[in-house]
Amino acid sequence: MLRAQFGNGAFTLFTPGHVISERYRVRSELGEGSGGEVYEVLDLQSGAVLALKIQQPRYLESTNTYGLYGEDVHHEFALGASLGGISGVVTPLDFGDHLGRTYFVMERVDGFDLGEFVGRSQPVSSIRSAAVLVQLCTVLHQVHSRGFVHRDIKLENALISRRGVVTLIDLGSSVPSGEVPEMPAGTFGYLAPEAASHGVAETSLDIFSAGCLLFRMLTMEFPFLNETGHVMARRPLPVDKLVNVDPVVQRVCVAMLEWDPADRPTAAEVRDELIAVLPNVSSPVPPRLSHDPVRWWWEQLQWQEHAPMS
Ligand SMILES: Nc1ncnc2c1ncn2[C@@H]1O[C@H](COP(=O)(O)OP(=O)(O)OP(=O)(O)O)[C@@H](O)[C@H]1O
Repeated sequence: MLRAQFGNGAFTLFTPGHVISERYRVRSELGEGSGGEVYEVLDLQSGAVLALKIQQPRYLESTNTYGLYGEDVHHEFALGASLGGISGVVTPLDFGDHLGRTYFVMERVDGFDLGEFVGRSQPVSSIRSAAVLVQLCTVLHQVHSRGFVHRDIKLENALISRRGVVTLIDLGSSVPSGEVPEMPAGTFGYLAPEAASHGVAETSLDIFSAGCLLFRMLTMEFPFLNETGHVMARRPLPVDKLVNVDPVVQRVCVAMLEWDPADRPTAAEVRDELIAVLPNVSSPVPPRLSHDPVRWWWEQLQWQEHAPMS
């Protein structure tokens, strides 16, 4: 298999200039995860700059696992296409095979993932965290309303543009809600306790994971992660870490992290509670925010762009 090396030292499939399927010219690597490598590409037909996610080679790969990973990429493309039209979910555009690897092409989101965003802000203020969660839960509400559970909500699976607009990516683990998935999914630190029993996938799984994401933004820590990386047993939420957090944001975060899935709010409820925390964009930014980078962001962010929930 073709292997090449980028300037950052990581081994990746392609270097800039490589042309995929005689159509997509690689410009740079955007990121990689367990499922695939993502490149910024130039579409030689349309001239558009897009993102291309391609199945990653793996150690100890067999014909069987090779086929399965290819199916994952196809599943992500198909699901993304069926969720098309949801603002805040990345739109897949094309699907194909190159050098025996399955890939799909999608819109390229300008910005960086929330992991990087949190790394820069350390930790994120209540208002900025609420602004991110309002958008994420607006998208999640629509994904849930269409009958799907994302199953891998985490900082790295949400991109934020320089204007503060949040986009949800990596639909590869999503399954219809109410079904028992064939494969477990999720990321340690964000997994709901009931995920360990591999039962029916419910939308409340995503709420718990989004609660972990919010807790991480606010505190830089995972709420329940133990030393081995597993959520092993019920234990109290370390609420003392949230003392400096806005009381509404704190209450919502605690509710999202309820151990019993039935006690967690829906995505629409989270969104509606947190939107009250945000300054009214039609009024001037309060002077106390003048040195907060959120002001710069806020002035450019049009909340009106986000359709109200039904
Ligand atoms: N449409 C896009 N536009 C810009 N960057 C993207 C896009 N899609 C993915 N990326 C970048 O590539 C990284 C990896 O993408 P993604 O999470 O889809 O891969 P993955 O292999 O499925 O990851 P995981 O380990 O979560 O399974 C993202 O964190 C993001 O930085």
